[in-house]
Amino acid sequence: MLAPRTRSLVQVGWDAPDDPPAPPRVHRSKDTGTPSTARCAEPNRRLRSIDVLTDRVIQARNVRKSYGERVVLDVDELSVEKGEIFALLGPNGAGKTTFTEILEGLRSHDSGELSVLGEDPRRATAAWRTRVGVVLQDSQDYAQLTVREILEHFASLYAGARDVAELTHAVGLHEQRDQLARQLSGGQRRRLDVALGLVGRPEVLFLDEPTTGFDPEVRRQFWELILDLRREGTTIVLTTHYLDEAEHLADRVAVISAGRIVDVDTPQRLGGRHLAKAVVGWNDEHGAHRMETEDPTGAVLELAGRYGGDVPQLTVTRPTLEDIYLHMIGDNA
Ligand SMILES: Nc1ncnc2c1ncn2[C@@H]1O[C@H](COP(=O)(O)OP(=O)(O)OP(=O)(O)O)[C@@H](O)[C@H]1O
Repeated sequence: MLAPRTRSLVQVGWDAPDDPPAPPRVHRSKDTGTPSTARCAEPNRRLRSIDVLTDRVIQARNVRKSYGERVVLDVDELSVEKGEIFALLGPNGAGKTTFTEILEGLRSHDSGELSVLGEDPRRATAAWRTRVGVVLQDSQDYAQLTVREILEHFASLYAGARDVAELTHAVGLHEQRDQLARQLSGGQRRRLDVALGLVGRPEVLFLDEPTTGFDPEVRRQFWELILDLRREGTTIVLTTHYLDEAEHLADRVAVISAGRIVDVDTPQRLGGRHLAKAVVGWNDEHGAHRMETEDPTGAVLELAGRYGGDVPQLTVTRPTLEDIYLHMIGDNA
């Protein structure tokens, strides 16, 4: 089996932790005295002091990070509520990874106030780490182990870990459970990464571009899994370059550009999207027509009257999240 301090631990959150998570308690059946596979969730529960104090899972104020003279992150104010799916969008080099790795305790900020599950990630304890799940951008190398062996190993490090069979079903890897990890396809390895992020039943889960390499069907399946996790109360911070993913999953979206948060809102309201005019388009013998309007219904009724019924090749569109996003990041795109 894997040694508990391998590089792979980064996958579930931590690079060479001082104290790996406590091993699970083994219950003995009253009837037979044999160990049962049920895991005790209670030790994790005991650690949740912040839950009773606040529903804010993440709070950041004036969080700054510089490399040399260059400020790469400068977040004035940001909070994420318990059970929220919060998406971070931004162009390459905007500071998304820097920010999420600060939240995960993998990098430290230079100044400002930051609390994740009630603790400053710079001073994260082993107990805090068991409450946080991390899926990094790059897949890890799992050597000569099968999917099930890897998951069982990491499950054994957590009190209250998820059942491995349930997990392989949930991420669509059940058929591959006895396959060596190195024989998985790119998309399947990514699903294994996600399973490893979930195995410890984290209260907050960080997903960095989780669906890269997924085919459309698996992506949809993965979205359902994420929505199920939210229903269970898991808080999810999702970094993605897929605007449709953010639109489908996120309760709120933050756009980050050149290290600063440009806007935070629901996907429907981001950047004043809900106030943007609709575009009514149609084609007739004179060519293509386009009309911007705040009242598309009225415009369509008026056109229907003008054409005496069907408006030829009628379309009504509003700006997509992508339109708004590209407009917001402007020259930083
Ligand atoms: N260790 C480092 N030393 C110096 N500069 C760094 C370091 N890590 C990140 N940066 C710089 O900080 C800025 C933000 O990088 P970051 O990786 O957070 O961006 P990102 O939004 O995650 O980009 P991508 O979408 O490409 O993953 C970039 O300009 C990058 O060059």
